Amino acid sequence: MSSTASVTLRLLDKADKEILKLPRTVKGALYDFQHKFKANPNATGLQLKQLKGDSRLWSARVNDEYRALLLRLADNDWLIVSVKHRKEVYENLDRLAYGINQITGGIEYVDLQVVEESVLRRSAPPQAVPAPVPEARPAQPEPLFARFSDEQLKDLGVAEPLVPVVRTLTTEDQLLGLVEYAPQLTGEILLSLFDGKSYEDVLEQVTAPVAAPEPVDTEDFQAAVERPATMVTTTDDALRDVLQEEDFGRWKVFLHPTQSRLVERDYSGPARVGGGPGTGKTIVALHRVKHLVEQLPPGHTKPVLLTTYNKNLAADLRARLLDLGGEQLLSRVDISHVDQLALRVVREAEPGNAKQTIDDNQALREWRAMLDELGETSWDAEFLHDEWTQVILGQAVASRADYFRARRAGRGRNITRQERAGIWQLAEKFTQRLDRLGRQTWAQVAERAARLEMHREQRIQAVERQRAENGGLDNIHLQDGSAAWLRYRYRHIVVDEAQDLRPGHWKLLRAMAAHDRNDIFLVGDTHQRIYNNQVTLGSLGINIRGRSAKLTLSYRTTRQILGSAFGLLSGEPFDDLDGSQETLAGYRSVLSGTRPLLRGCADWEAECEAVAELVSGWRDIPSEQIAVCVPTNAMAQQVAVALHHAGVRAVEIGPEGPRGDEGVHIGTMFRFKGLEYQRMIIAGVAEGLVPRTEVIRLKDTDALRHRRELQRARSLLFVAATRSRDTLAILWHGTPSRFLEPLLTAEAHASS
Ligand SMILES: Nc1ncnc2c1ncn2[C@@H]1O[C@H](COP(=O)(O)OP(=O)(O)OP(=O)(O)O)[C@@H](O)[C@H]1O
Repeated sequence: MSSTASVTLRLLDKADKEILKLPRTVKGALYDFQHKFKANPNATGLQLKQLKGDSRLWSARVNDEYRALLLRLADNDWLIVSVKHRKEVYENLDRLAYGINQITGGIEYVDLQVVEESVLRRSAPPQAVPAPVPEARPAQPEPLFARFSDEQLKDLGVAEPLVPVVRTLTTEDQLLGLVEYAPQLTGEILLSLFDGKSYEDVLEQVTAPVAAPEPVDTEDFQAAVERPATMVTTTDDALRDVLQEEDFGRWKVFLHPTQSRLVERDYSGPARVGGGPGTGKTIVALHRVKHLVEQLPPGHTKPVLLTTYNKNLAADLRARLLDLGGEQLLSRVDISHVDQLALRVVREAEPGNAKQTIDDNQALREWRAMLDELGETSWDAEFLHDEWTQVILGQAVASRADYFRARRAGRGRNITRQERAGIWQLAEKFTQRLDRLGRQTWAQVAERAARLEMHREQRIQAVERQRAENGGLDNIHLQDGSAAWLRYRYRHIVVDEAQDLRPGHWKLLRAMAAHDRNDIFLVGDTHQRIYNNQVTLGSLGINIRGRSAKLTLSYRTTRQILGSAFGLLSGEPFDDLDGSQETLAGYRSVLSGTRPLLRGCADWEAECEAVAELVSGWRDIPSEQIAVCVPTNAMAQQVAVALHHAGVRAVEIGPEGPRGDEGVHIGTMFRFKGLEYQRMIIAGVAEGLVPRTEVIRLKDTDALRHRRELQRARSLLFVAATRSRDTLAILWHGTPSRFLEPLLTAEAHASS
């Protein structure tokens, strides 16, 4: 082994957890160790030696007390699998099991002794057993996985050395003990089986997405380390992060095999990643941006666009991308929320446009004022605003005649030709009114920007055609000289929270990048759609057919919270952004906690007191890790007062994020999109509030709109319920929301 050849040193997933628990001085020593090791593994101070009887496992000295255990993958390629006290390294070597998983082809390592101790720690202490009655056999608890054969477990991908331990498990606690130290996939499989999934479902939903596409050679460690199924740090920087930062952000370093496949894939066109809340869609979007930037030729431009629904989310993306790749990565990426992007395009084309842009609530107020002035009562403001935004603006309907022909799919009640004429007239009046007031809506901006950008694209394409006809030469006579300098604005576009973008946004984005490989990558979850922007991407020129995938493992919420959130959706159908259906099949978590608390109160005042009491009992965590979510702004203020009386600091979340640094976050459900808390209370989950009375009333007047608005209210509650990491409490007064019915039934069932 030459000391000058470059040495690769990596860290295996889960070894980081062990390292985080080490005393600070040992972590420091490990940091020095990795430098020395990479400079020369054979330096005498490192005492590198092969463990007896084993060809690949080696130990090296970190400091007087601690040793690193390393797998030698190739001559100069080493993988840290564990860091242990020296006394624990050399005895009973059979317990150190490593190998290549025969299903995924990923490298796995387990210390069987650590796993067994963790399982035993969670066993109930022995009970004082009465003297056995002769002949009667003591009742043996049924092993948890008795209904599955060893072969089945291995076929699913359970790490082979762990199968005998799996056989001994009889309680959920023991299972959780094993999951803590088992390889990731083993934990996912066992918990899915334990939660009641069939062998076939686990095979399809958990195993198949991470199975190696080719036959696995279980001796070829170099091939194995390159597979996504081997979760390792890949760069020196990542290893340094793990060693230096207390809370190093595993998301930056250890991607799930399903995540890394999506990040690195070469797509022949637009691609979409779906998946339930907390499955790491945003994380995948961020890593995808980094991956795309790494493939770019050197330069100083920003050919990658990262965009999302609103300003807060865009600010959050910027902070996380900086964390992931530093200023160098940021310097190649334009991060902008999609409305800002649209406004930029409009302002660029119309520098004199000084209109004030208003949101949907302001627009609704304007509609109401206009209808009042006109004494018009045939239509309500919400209906007209939706019709104008979605049908007239959404389909770029330019004339009354076009509107007579326009498709109104998904818009609810049928309207006659005469009614269309009336609506058209009102829409025209409304547009003129906004013009007069010097205002425009965001939907108008998006449509205008889309049209401008599509026009720009046509000019670019015309130049490209001419260039092609001219044999690729540039010195051509162009009809429009300025167009020769036009380029597509971006080479790659990455979109987060895709479910909430409007048709105008999609047309705008489509026109901003050439139809090419890896042009558009979007992530989103239609179960979390909280604005009324349903689209079919194919009809907007974004063809994702055959390039659509799904993430299913939640990294955020516990199995218990996830189960309740599932209950809230109660089998309702959701779309996949492209005219077909999307399900949450396979959505799961390996985190465990307590069951969500469901509590009815006598009235709103009692509910506020209950909120204050719960929050007061949570002084063990920083208050910013706690949130209270309610249906209306007025309720948010009342909760703030109740918390204040209880001596708890609180801040309300406004459109720009939390107003202030310290305190429990309080806000309406809309504000919680994309956020994450340790503990969360959702209060006011009662009929009439969730869903609102106005929505319930629509049942008799407009059945389709009623259904759509119900879906939206349900999604809003679903988003709120899935923001919490460990603890969730749902409160109400009066009649509990209809959406809680499945949860209340399950609870009654569990306690009977
Ligand atoms: N591979 C990973 N390793 C560790 N943590 C991860 C990983 N992937 C995601 N996470 C964490 O899981 C949480 C949820 O991730 P993220 O916000 O990307 O999910 P999401 O699918 O976009 O959620 P939502 O749809 O609810 O907005 C974050 O705290 C993130 O850091």
